[in-house]
Amino acid sequence: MAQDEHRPKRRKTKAENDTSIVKIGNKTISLSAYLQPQKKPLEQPPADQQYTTVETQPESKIESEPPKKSESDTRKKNAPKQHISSGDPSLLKSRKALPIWTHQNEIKASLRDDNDVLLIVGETGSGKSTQVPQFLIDEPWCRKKKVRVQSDTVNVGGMIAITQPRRVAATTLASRVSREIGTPLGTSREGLVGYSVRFEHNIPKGTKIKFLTEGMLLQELLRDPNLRQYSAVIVDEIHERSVDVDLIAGFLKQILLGDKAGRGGIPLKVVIMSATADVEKIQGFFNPENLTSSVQLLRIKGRQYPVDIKHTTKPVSDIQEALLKRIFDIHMHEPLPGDILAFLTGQEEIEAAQRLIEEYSATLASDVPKLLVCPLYGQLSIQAQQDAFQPAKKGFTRKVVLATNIAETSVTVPGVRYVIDCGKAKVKQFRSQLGMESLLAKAISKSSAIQRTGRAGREGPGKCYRLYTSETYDSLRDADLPEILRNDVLGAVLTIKARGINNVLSFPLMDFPDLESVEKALIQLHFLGALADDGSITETGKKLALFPVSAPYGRVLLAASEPQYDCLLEVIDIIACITAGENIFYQLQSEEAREEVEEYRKELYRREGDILTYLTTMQRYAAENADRTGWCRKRKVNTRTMKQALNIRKQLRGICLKEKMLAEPPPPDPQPFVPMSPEGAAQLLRCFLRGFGTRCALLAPDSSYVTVQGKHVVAVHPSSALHGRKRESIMFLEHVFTQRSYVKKVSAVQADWIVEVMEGRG
Ligand SMILES: Nc1ncnc2c1ncn2[C@@H]1O[C@H](COP(=O)(O)OP(=O)(O)OP(=O)(O)O)[C@@H](O)[C@H]1O
Repeated sequence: MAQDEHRPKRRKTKAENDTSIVKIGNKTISLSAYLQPQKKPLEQPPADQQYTTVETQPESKIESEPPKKSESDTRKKNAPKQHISSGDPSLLKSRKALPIWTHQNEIKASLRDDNDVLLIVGETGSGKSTQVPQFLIDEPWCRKKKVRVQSDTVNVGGMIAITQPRRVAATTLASRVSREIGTPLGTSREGLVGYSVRFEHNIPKGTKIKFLTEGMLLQELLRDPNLRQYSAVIVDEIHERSVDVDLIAGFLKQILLGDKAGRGGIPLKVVIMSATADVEKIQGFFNPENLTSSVQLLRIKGRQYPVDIKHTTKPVSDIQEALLKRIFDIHMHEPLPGDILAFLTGQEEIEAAQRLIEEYSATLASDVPKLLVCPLYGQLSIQAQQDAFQPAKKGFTRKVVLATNIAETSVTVPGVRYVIDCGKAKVKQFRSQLGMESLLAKAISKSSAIQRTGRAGREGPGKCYRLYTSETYDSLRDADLPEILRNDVLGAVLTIKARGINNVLSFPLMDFPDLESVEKALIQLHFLGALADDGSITETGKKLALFPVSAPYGRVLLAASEPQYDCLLEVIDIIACITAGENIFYQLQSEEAREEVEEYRKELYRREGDILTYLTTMQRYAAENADRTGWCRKRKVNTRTMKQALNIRKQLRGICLKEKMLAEPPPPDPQPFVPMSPEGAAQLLRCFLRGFGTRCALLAPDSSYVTVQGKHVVAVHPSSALHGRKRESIMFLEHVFTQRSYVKKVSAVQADWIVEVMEGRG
């Protein structure tokens, strides 16, 4: 009984539902307005007194420079010819309704002749990401051509690359556009549309439009500095200003201003797109003489469907409570279909909200639709992320997607009519003096708020509930600080150096990071052996830049293939587990659950810490022949992460074979599990020090850990196998500041190993 009071498990009767105060977890919420059983629960709601409507449908009209025309003129003149015969007819109708549709001739004209750069600023949902590549693929300049480059005959062009800040956007857009164009992905080996994201590529034969993450295009740029396979590169969502997109802009500028000899004289067309771009900055950047007229600008107004934006009238003190109220208010009053997309700050907040929503929705009356909660954050595996994009399998169900800002730009979550924006996001900030990242929730920018709003109104009229006042919105800064000014620039400096640019300061960047961060990156790269004493890139550095993992992990892979360490397969297993997405171990909420699972997990834990624990888990998992899912369930190991880890393992093994770091293909699974000896474990940890020697801490007399570099006090994160244990010295793979300065993925090492590696004797 006592348990029932706090944690309602059974479905309540209608009479019980009459209560206006409910307890969800430790929250007490009044739902009096909508908890009464309703005769027609899904009728239109009464006007909500707490919110004010500030925006309705923006009309569809064009503002282009030059020259400006009236909407009707433009529509008539630009009305496209029926040239897409192969596209899916059922989707053609909705494509034609997009505001960008009537501008396709104008977009094409902007890139003909000597015009190579076009900037498109169009509202969210106007059709930029899905339509622009389709408009351009039939252009004469987009054909593949055979040309002479020095004494060789090479192919140049034929494809369009379109970059996305996040893999979820790249994969979902590729899937959508492939259906629109009539060659759906996954149905044939041939097709016009493909995608490439880290550790996952789907490029059918004949691909002409390739969606790819910014990181993937950078990798391609290192292999082919002239981007010969492309006729055009479309840089989408430039306003996000990730480090990678800033680098891409720099490389594209070099190609545009170069002599094109590497492309046999054929120009590369560049299209920059966003709903909220800093137009002057981009025009100024791509135009060396600051003659802004040479970068064509096209503004597209209007989105397909209207979105009502509603702010709270008073500041909200408890975001979680306000979020739950809003979700259940929508659920009880708004008709189906109409899914909800809520933006929260991070994984923890999403998991907490999911628990509360599921707990409470289980108590709803049977005539109220079911609620299906789908989390969506970066650490989830690709497969788990895709679930949020699938319609609910059962009927009479409303989907609630709880997302971080990974769903903020470019994506369309089918079915969503309502967006709830908490107004905050966790922002990564690198403190170069401390060599540490912080991840704290901060107020978003206006640009982010506009993007979040844009996720509604994509398939029908929508509503966006902002859990903050309009005054708060007015006080938000216009855009976020570019990532290059607040993040670790190690990868960026390595990429620039690997591209053969020795003087990093001469590389064209829209914003230049502070010199201290660059210096720190140079020192770190020197420690990794990526830079010689004179600062030039080494062979090791070139290899590190091409690995699909960060430079320290790449360095560990290279070291592991040296005879001195000889542990490459083990290192691949560990890196695969770490980069697969979510933590392989589920965090257990109750003491009871912990006790039950610890019994099974005992065989996985190693006293040396997390690295060896990852290895044991991967090896035991791969050795399991009968029922891997059941094996994971018992140990509360995340099956999806393990599956993804196996996929990454396969790819890393392939790369190492290609690079001749592995002499022969490893034996197939399942192999019998053989625990690593303590001597083998010591060698493995010393190998990791080659990448992470600068991330170590010593046990101080007062039992705290103090970092070797910088002398900062750090605590071992509760998720680590070494939490609460004392070791002489530790190596950590991550250092984050959340509530306090935490180190994660921790292993016990010996102090003299650290000295060895720092002195270059390791
Ligand atoms: N995966 C999808 N499923 C269903 N509809 C989609 C999908 N992707 C796009 N659409 C439809 O195409 C429209 C245009 O989307 P598109 O991504 O091209 O717009 P956009 O201008 O690039 O928007 P944003 O700036 O928000 O990325 C959407 O509003 C939606 O109606």
